[in-house]
Amino acid sequence: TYKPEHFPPGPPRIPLVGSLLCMHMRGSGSSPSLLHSFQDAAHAYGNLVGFYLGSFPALLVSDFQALKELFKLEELSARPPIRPNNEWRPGWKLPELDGRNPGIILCHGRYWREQRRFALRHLRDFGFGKTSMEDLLSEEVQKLVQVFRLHQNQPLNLNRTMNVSILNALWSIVVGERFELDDPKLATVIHMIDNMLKNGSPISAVTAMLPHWSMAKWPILDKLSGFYYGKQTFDEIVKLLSPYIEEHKRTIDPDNPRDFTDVMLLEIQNSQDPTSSFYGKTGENAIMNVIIDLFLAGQETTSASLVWIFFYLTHHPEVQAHLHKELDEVVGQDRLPRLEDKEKLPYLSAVILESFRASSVIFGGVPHYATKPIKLPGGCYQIPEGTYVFANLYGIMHDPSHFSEPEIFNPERFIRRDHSTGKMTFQPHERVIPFSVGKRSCLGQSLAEKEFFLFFAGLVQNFTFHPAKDAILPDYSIKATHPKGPNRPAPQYQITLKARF
Ligand code: HEM
Repeated sequence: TYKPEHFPPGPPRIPLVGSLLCMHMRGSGSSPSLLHSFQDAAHAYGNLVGFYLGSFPALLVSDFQALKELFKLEELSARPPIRPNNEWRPGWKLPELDGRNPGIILCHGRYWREQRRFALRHLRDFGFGKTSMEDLLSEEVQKLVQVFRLHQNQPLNLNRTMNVSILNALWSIVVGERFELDDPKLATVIHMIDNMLKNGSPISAVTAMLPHWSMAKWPILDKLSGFYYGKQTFDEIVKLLSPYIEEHKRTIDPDNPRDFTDVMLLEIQNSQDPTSSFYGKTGENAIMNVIIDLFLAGQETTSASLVWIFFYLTHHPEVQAHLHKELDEVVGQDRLPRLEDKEKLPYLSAVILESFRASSVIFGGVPHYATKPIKLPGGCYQIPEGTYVFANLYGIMHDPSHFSEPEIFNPERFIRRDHSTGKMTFQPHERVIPFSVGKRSCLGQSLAEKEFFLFFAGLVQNFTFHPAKDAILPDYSIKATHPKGPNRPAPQYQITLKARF
């Protein structure tokens, strides 16, 4: 029950178990979920909540300014040690990793900085060699429009279709291959990623409760902690990806990189600095881990966000009508929307931002980790070295003092109208932070926003979305979702769509 001096207020700490149980019991949802527990704890204890994740101190930050201040600190840019789950990863024993996780999402220190900078640059450049990423993505949108046309007026589970299409887009950017949308290999990869996110959360509450992390590998405990499932899925992913990387090595043309794998292989070939994470064996090993991270971080997040936006549209036919009018005026019906159209589509931009805000898909961010004791903003509280820090992104984006009626989906909150000319402008809001803030904010943000725009604008230009006949649309408030993992998927719903032309 001991808590360090000046630790922020929060739920009681039970030895070994920590505070999560108390938070779940207080949580307002009918089944335990971290989303509800976080909102309830913020409501009960304030913007800085100190709690215990098993035996580890943890902090929940629900204040935007405090989060901005904290996440720009070097000493809060690390990730928690995730032993033994780092053992899923190929090359986890490399001495320079010192027990940390290779890749990007869960790594820190120099290795992380180098790999992050590289991936950020190449995903932001938005093209490899002669192919623009916009063209790659638009081709995928075109295919999806064709598939949807075949399914008109039939009940459709958007979740599956969207998953497949977004994975295909990411796969072609990273590995340079396209699948037909009904290729069973695509379904297998999606199943693996889904399995990984559901069963193999690398930060396992059960592991955090064990007296020693290595016990999470013991028979029976390995299933409870998720170690078993995570390891199994990782092995399968590595087996699937290895031939692609080998094939790239055999066929690479240094003057014409085809995809992310090629640019990374070239960086590894050209690396002369033995201390670099791109050098030799370390580089060879990094490529597999980085590619896996791009899939884990970029697939489910983007497709779940798209499933949410169509869910909101199905609830709000008046928003669809407004979007159709704007798209018909600016883009017409003879071509798909392009990125350059975006600034002439203020209403569509507002709908996208409102959907990111309302859905808050990564509701608690990805935990950061304090490498030193840190005095918290306001000066009253302090967290010890080794504290896990969670950003309450849902809470910040639903703060009623900045977003009136935050539970209601209302794109008008980001629109300003000039009453004399009737002209509409899009007014973004600094507190809409689905990609988090600071040194570790989402490195795929630029790609995700462009991809999201192209998919959403292309589909909504072509179709109207309705609840499936006789189906009752679930509510979209926080009460309707009880996410089991770190992502907040939309409630299950079935729609029908009709082509507009
Ligand atoms: C709508 C889609 C997406 C959302 C809402 C989202 C959100 C986030 C959030 C909240 C974080 C944690 C930031 C933090 O620790 O403070 C994150 C990290 C990350 N995201 Fe995204 N993301 C999306 C799409 C993507 C895509 C498409 C990619 C790449 C293909 C990507 C790659 C990453 C990576 C590699 C990290 C870890 C960054 C680091 O640890 O330095 N994300 N994302």
